[in-house]
Amino acid sequence: MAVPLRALLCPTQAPAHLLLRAPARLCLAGTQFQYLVVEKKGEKQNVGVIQLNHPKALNALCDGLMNEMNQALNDFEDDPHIGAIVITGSEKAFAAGADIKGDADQNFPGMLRGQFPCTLEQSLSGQEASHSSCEWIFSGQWL
Ligand SMILES: C[C@@H](CO)C(=O)SCCNC(=O)CCNC(=O)[C@H](O)C(C)(C)COP(=O)(O)OP(=O)(O)OC[C@H]1O[C@@H](n2cnc3c(N)ncnc32)[C@H](O)[C@@H]1OP(=O)(O)O
Repeated sequence: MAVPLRALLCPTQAPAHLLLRAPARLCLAGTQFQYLVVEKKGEKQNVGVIQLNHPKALNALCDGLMNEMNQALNDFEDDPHIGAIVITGSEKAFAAGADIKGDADQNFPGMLRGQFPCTLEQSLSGQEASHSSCEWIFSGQWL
């Protein structure tokens, strides 16, 4: 099922659980993230779990988080052992949407017009037509 990422980023359109497909590549180990907790889980360590970790702002999608998300997704996609990627939030929130405090070069109307800073979207858009071997699972609830 191909779902535009913009739909995932819009609280009014995004369902709680969505699947996207992406091709597999190689995983870089030992990356430290400020806004994410990234782990491999499962009996076969073949599930990549990305937990949003920006608690002070209810996991708002600031530039730093989005850049790290892009990196983590690319790392998992590059890992031939990863068969699924789960993106999840925290107990209180999946994400409070765009960072309306932190993104100095963004404003709310601009975001709504589709200018959301999204390297992740660029990453996904080139992959929708690719052969897929990896499931993307978004888990959580928008506020
Ligand atoms: C790109 C487009 C797609 O369509 C968008 O994403 S638009 C959506 C943008 N998001 C929002 O407008 C949500 C704004 N946040 C809220 O309305 C509320 O915070 C809430 C989600 C309803 C939760 O309310 P609650 O009372 O439970 O929590 P607080 O309001 O006290 O928030 C705690 C803490 O987080 C900061 N924060 C919340 N949301 C954001 C955000 N989107 N960006 C940056 N920071 C956010 C909030 O300011 C508080 O921080 P503090 O003042 O304590 O330093």
